[in-house]
Parts: sequence; C-alpha cells; structure tokens
Amino acid sequence: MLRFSANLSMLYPQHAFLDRFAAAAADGFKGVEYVGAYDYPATQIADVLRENGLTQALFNLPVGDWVAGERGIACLPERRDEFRSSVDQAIGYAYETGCKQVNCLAGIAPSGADRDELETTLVSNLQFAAARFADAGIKLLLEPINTKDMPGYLINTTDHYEAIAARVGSDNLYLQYDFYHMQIMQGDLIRTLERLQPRIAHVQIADNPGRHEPGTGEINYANIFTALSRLGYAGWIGAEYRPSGDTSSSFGWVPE
Ligand SMILES: O=C(O)[C@H](O)C(=O)CO
Ligand SMILES: [Mg+2]
Repeated sequence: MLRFSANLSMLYPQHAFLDRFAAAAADGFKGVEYVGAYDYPATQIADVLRENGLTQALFNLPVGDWVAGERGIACLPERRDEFRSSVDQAIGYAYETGCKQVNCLAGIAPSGADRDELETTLVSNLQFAAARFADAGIKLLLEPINTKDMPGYLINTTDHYEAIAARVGSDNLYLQYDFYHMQIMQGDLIRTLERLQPRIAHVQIADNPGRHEPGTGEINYANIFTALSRLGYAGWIGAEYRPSGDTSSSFGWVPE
C-alpha cells in the first residue's frame, strides 16, 4: 500500500505554513514533510500534527540561511560546529514530532572552493550525524539534487551518493531518492530504484519540466508507482511539487 506525504514547503502556497497541515489532512493525506520548521517551537508543530491526525514523515536538518541562498551547511568546513549543534536541534524536533527520518542537504560549493575539502567535511559531518541519529533511533538521509535548479549543489547523482556513503561507512545513512531531480540528472529511474531500493528510505515526486504534479511532464509515474508496489517499498512518497494550479485540484495522479 503506497503512502503519500504532502510537502508543505511546496503544496498549499495560498495558506500560511501552520494552516497547510489542516489543508493536507482535509485532502486525505496522512503524512506531511517540509524543508524545516525551526522558526516554530517543536511543541507547536507536535500540536498541529496531533490536531490534524498527521504523521511527520520527514524534515531536513537546518539548512543555513535559505533566503540568502544557502542549501545546507554540511559540506562547509567553517560551519562544522554549527552543523554539529544543528544535529542536536534536529533530534529534538524529531523526538517532539515523532519523526523517524531526517534529510541532510549537503550544501552549495562556494565558487573556487576545494571540492576534496568540501567532500571530506561532508563525510566527517555525516559520520558524526549518522551516529547521533542512530543512537536516537532516527534515520539520516542524503539527497542528490539537480544542478539546473540548484547550481553548485555538491551531491547531484546517485553514484555520488554511493561514493559518499561508502566513505561514511555507516548503516544509518540512507538515500532520499527524488525522481524529479534524478530524471534531470541521469534518467533510468526504475532500474536505479530497483538497484538502490535497500538503501532508499524516502522518495519524492514531481514531473519534469516544471516541477509540477505528476502527469504534467515526461515521467511515467503510473509505472513508477507499480515498481514501488512490486518492490514492496514501505516508506513515504513525498508530493514535493509546485502545483500547476490549485493544490487540492492537483491530485489526479494519486493511484486508486
Ligand atoms: O528540493 C528538494 O528536492 C529537497 O527535497 C528539499 O528539501 C529542499 O531543497
Ligand atoms: Mg526533494
């Protein structure tokens, strides 16, 4: 049985963030996810989840200054201490909201930076975080992201995820497989899903081009949902897209 989670950073843009939970529940979602809710007390998020009968499926480690263009700090050597204290902050939010998995955004490579140094920093930070999250019973995820939407982002392919994961050497580092990003970067979506499925803890969906709802572009989501069912995928499927119109009218892709 496939389970869908509403990505509240993208769906229901007409509502204030805290009102998006009720909108998702009214549309039948049982789970929600978002980039992060660190501007709100964790207890407030827990309350709104409870009031709406929702499970917290996923959120990200603190991503740095999003408005200034940061997309994670895990690869930035001078932010090592900040990253490590952000792990404790994320664990606190995960405990309070009952969330069992947290995604790490690697960050944008500063122009001219030494990529080896960035990767070494990322590996060391992920080793630290994977161990802390394991002690807390929470999975740590790493997501490759396409270079067109996010130029300079450090991890862009599943091969790169695998290379980093091999260096991290922890059973508690999983892949967040976003079909939209991987369609842009490498295609071969279902074969890669089949190969990496044991390490995939969360998937996300959007169509390409446009990053709108499934059915608006070139990705065959009917086949992808069949593959996920066939493989016995038991995680959440995050609806992480910008609706082409009204969010509540965008769910024609949900399988019967
Ligand atoms: O953009 C994405 O695909 C990520 O999942 C995210 O959380 C924010 O960039
Ligand atoms: Mg994603």
